[in-house]
Amino acid sequence: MSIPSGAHTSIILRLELDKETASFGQIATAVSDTGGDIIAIDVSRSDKTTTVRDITVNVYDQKHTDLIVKAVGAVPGVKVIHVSDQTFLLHIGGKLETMPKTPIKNRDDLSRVYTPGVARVCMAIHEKPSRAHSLTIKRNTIAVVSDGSAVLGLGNIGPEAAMPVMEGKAVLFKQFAGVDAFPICLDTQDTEEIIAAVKAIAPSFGGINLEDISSPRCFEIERRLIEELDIPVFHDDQHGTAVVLLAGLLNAVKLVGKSLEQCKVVVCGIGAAGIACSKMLIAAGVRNIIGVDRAGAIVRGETYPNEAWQWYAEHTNPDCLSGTLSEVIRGADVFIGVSGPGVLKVQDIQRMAADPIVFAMANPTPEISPEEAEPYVRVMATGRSDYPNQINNVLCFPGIFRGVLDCRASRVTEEMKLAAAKAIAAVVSDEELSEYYIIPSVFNQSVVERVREAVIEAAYASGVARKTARPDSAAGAGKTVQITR
Ligand SMILES: NC(=O)c1ccc[n+]([C@@H]2O[C@H](COP(=O)([O-])OP(=O)(O)OC[C@H]3O[C@@H](n4cnc5c(N)ncnc54)[C@H](O)[C@@H]3O)[C@@H](O)[C@H]2O)c1
Ligand SMILES: O=C(O)C[C@H](O)C(=O)O
Ligand SMILES: [Mg+2]
Repeated sequence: MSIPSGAHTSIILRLELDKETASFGQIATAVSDTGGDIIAIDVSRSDKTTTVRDITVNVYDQKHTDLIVKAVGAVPGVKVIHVSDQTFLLHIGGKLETMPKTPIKNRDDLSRVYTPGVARVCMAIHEKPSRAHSLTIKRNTIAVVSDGSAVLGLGNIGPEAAMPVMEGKAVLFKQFAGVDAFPICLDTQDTEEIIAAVKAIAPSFGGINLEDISSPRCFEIERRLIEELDIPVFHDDQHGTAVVLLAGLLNAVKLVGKSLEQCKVVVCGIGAAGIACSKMLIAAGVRNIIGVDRAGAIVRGETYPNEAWQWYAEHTNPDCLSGTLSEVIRGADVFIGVSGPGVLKVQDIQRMAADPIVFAMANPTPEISPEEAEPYVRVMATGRSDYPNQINNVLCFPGIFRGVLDCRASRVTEEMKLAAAKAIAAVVSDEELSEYYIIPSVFNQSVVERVREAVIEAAYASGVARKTARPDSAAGAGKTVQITR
C-alpha cells in the first residue's frame, strides 16, 4: 500500500521497546511497509531494560492507522502503549475560548464593566437601539448557525457532530479577518423553528452565516431571514461556494483559452451549493449548464419535488439532455462537483472536450481524487487544503463578512458577490496563472483585504451600506498584512 499525497493527519505511537530484543530498524520497516511516513522520533523514558519512544507518523485514515499499529505491534520486543491522533488532540476541549477585552483589576474597573456603570450603557442603547453597534460586540460579531443536516459531504450527522466544523469556521473568521464568530448548532431541523431561533438570537450579532443546512430548506430559511432581519444573512454553502467557484473558473477558462459563454458546464449535486453555483455562473454569462443529481440530469418538462429544482429545470439544460452523469458529460468543458465522494470516473473525464476543467469540490472526499484524474485533466481543483487549487468558501466568507461589518451593510447583494469573485480571481496575475495556480491560497493575506474592499465598494454602489463615513482601507490591496481588530 502506498500512502497518497492526501495524507491528512498524523498519529503518535507511544512504544515500549525491550532493549534486548527490539530493533528500531524493524519498527521503521514495519511502518514504511504499510505506507506510513515517520516524521519524528522522541525518547520519553529509558531505564536498564526498556525504552519508551514516541514516534509520529503521517497517515491517510483510520484504516491506515490500524494497519500500522498492527504491524508495529507485531515487531518482537515492541509493545504499543498508546496511539494518539494529532487532529483529535487539537480538538480536546474545542477550538475556541472567550477572551475579555478589558481586565478587571479593581473596584473601579468592576463598577464600569459591570454594575452600576453598565446600567447607563444599557439605558443608552434602550433609548437608541442602533447604539448596540458601537457599544456591544454586535459590531464585530457574527453567528455561524447550523442544524447539522448537510455537514460537509458527511450528510445529516446532527448538531453536536456539526460543532467541530462550525468551531473551525469561527477560527477562520477570526484568524483571517478579525471577525468574532460564535458556533451555534441548533437541535431542530424544522424550517420555522430555525427561522424563529435565529431571529431570537439576532440582537447580539452583526451578521448571520448559515452553514451546512441541507437543501431545499436552506433556501426558505435564508430568504425569510434576509427579509425579516436587518443584518446580513449569508448561506455560506450557497454563496461563499459560488463566489469562489466563479473566481476559479474565470481563471481556468482564461488559462485554457475558452470563454464562459462557449463552455458546456456539468454541475453534479443540485443542492445548496450546486444551485447557487449554477445561478452565479448564469449571471456571469454561462449559457449551457446541465445539472445532475442522484436520479440523473434535471430536464425541462419534468415535475420535481421542490421549487428550487423546478426553477433549475426551466433555466438550465438548453438542449434538454437527459440521462446519467456519464451520458450528459460527453463534450463538456467543465465539471463541477458539489455532491459526494467518488461520483466522477476517469471514463467520464475521457468523454469531456479537450482541456477538461474538473472542480471536484465535495468535502472531505472529492468526486474524484486528483491522483486518479491528473493524467486526463488540464485543470484540477478540489475543496481541500492538501492539494493545489483549493476551491473552498474559506476564500470568501472571511472577507465578505469583514466588508459587510465594516460598512454596516444591511444585506449581501448579487453585485457584492460578483465583485468578491472578481477580486479573488484578480489576486492571481496573468504571469502567475498556471494549471496548478488558478486560485490564490487561503494563506495569501491579500485575499481578505481585496474581497473586503470590493464588497464595500459594491455595497455603497448597491445602496445597502449604512455607515455614512466610508471605512478606510485597512491594509491596502495586495499588501500582506495580518488584519487584527
Ligand atoms: N469546496 C467548497 O467550498 C464546498 C462548499 C459547499 C459545499 N461543498 C461540498 O458540496 C457537497 C454538497 O454540499 P451542499 O451544502 O450543497 O449539500 P446539500 O445536501 O444541499 O446538496 C447535496 C446534493 O448532492 C446530491 N448528491 C449526493 N450524492 C450524489 C451523487 N452520488 N450523485 C449525484 N448527486 C448527489 C444530493 O442529492 C443533493 O441534492 C458536500 O460534499 C460539501 O462538502 C464544498
Ligand atoms: O467546510 C468546508 O470546508 C467547505 C464547505 O462549507 C463544505 O460544507 O464543504
Ligand atoms: Mg459548509
